Amino acid sequence: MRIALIAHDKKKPEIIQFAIAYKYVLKDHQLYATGTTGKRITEETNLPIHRFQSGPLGGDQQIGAMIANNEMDVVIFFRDPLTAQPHEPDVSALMRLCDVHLIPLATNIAAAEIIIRGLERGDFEWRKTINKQKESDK
Ligand SMILES: O=C(CO)COP(=O)(O)O
Repeated sequence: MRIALIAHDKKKPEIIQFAIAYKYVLKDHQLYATGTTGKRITEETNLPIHRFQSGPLGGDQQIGAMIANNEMDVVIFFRDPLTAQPHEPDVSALMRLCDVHLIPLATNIAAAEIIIRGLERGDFEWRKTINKQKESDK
């Protein structure tokens, strides 16, 4: 599965803890992240991560483009609901695209744990069927 990892600044310690705790699951997947989140997670875990721009510079939109192209299977996005973000429209657009394309989206650690355990059990195999279907429709 292709997984996007994103966290706003105040949530970065949480996503790092999450990545350390679930490294044993994440290592078997293709990982993508916005700039600073990806850098911090790689530094702490050594997981290989494809890094996009930092969020405020367009990283959320780059991940959104992957979703629109059916190139992303899961989004884990630890949002900070208590701090205004200069790129709030990009954040909303990314979450909207997850809903448009039925991409599982966790916006906090409680939901992310459910998703990651589902990944571990193979609950997301339905994504592979959809991906195959979409490829053959092209
Ligand atoms: O702002 C972000 C998501 O909206 C995250 O960007 P960084 O990972 O570059 O901090």
